[in-house]
Amino acid sequence: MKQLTVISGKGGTGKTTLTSSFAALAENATIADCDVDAANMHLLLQPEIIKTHDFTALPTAIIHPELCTGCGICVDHCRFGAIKEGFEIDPYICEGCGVCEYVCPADAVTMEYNKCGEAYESKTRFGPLVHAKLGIGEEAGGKLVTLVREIAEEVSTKNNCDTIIIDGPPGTGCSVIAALTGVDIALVVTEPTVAGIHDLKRVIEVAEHFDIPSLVCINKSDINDRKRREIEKFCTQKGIKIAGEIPYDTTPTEAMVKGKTIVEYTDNSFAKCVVEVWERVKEEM
Ligand SMILES: Nc1ncnc2c1ncn2[C@@H]1O[C@H](COP(=O)(O)OP(=O)(O)OP(=O)(O)O)[C@@H](O)[C@H]1O
Ligand code: SF4
Ligand code: SF4
Repeated sequence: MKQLTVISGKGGTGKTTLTSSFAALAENATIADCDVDAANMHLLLQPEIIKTHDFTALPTAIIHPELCTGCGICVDHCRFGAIKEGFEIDPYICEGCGVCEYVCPADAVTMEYNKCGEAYESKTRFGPLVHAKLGIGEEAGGKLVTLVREIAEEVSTKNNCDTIIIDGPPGTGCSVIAALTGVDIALVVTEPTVAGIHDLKRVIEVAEHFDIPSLVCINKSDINDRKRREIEKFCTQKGIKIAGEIPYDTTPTEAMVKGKTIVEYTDNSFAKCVVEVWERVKEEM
C-alpha cells in the first residue's frame, strides 16, 4: 500500500484543493484528513460517518483531598507549577507528566484521561475517508494525526485500497511530522510568495530529515514570476522534481461554491493542470 502526504508549510497554499481532486482521480484510495486542527476535507467530500472513535490524549492529575496529608512534595516536583494553593490542580497548566502521582507518599494522586477529540471512519462518493475533530483548545494534534493514520491503514486494508492520500496540516511541527512519518512520498504545495518559499524550505528540511522523497507543486504560479523562478532554482539545487505548476484562477472558488472537487466541476485547462500533477505524483510513488 503506497502512502502520499500533501504538505505545504504555509497554510492556504492549496493542499485541500489538490487532495480533494486526487481523491476523485485515484481509482482505489483511502483519504486521510490529517489537518486535524482545521479539518475541511469533509466540506467537499460530504462523508457519511460509519464509525466514531474517541480520542484521549494526555491525562490530568487529580489530588484526592481525603488522602492528601498536605506534605507539599508534589508542589516541589511539579515543573509546570500546576499545583495551586490548597493542593488543587489547574487542569489547563497540568501537562499530565505523572510526576506528582509518582512522588506522592500518600497515594493521593490519580491520573484521569478525558476525551479531547474524535476520529471518524466515513464513506464518500469516491471511497473511504478518515477524518477527525480536535476539541477546542486541546493540544496533542500529533497524536490525533497518528490515530487518523492508524485507522486509515486499517480502513485501507479492509477495503483493499492500494493508496492512502493524506491531506497534511500546515506548519512544520509535531502534527506534520506525524503526517509524514513512514510515507512513500511528500507532495509539497507551495506558492511564489515570501512566506510560501520560506515555509517550502523548512518543510523540505523536515521531509529530508525523515528520508521522505519530495515533489513540489507550484500553485498560483503566475502571481509572482521572480518568486516562481526562485522556487524552480531551489528545487533544481536540491534535485527535487516539480510535479507541475498551476495558475491563479477562479476555478477553485467556483468549484468550492458548488461543493465539487475541481475535476468533477470542470475539464478546463486549470483542471488539466491538476490532473497532470496527479499523474506525475503517481509516476513517482
Ligand atoms: N490556483 C488557485 N487559484 C486561486 N485560488 C486558489 C488556487 N488554489 C487554491 N485556491 C484557493 O485558496 C484557498 C486555500 O486553498 P486550500 O484550502 O486548498 O489550501 P490549504 O493549503 O488546504 O489550506 P489550509 O492550510 O488552511 O488547510 C481556497 O479558497 C482555494 O479556493
Ligand atoms: S505529595 Fe501527595 S500528600 Fe503530599 S501534598 Fe501532594 S498530593 Fe498531598
Ligand atoms: S501531572 Fe505533572 S504537570 Fe500535572 S500536576 Fe502532576 S507533576 Fe504537575
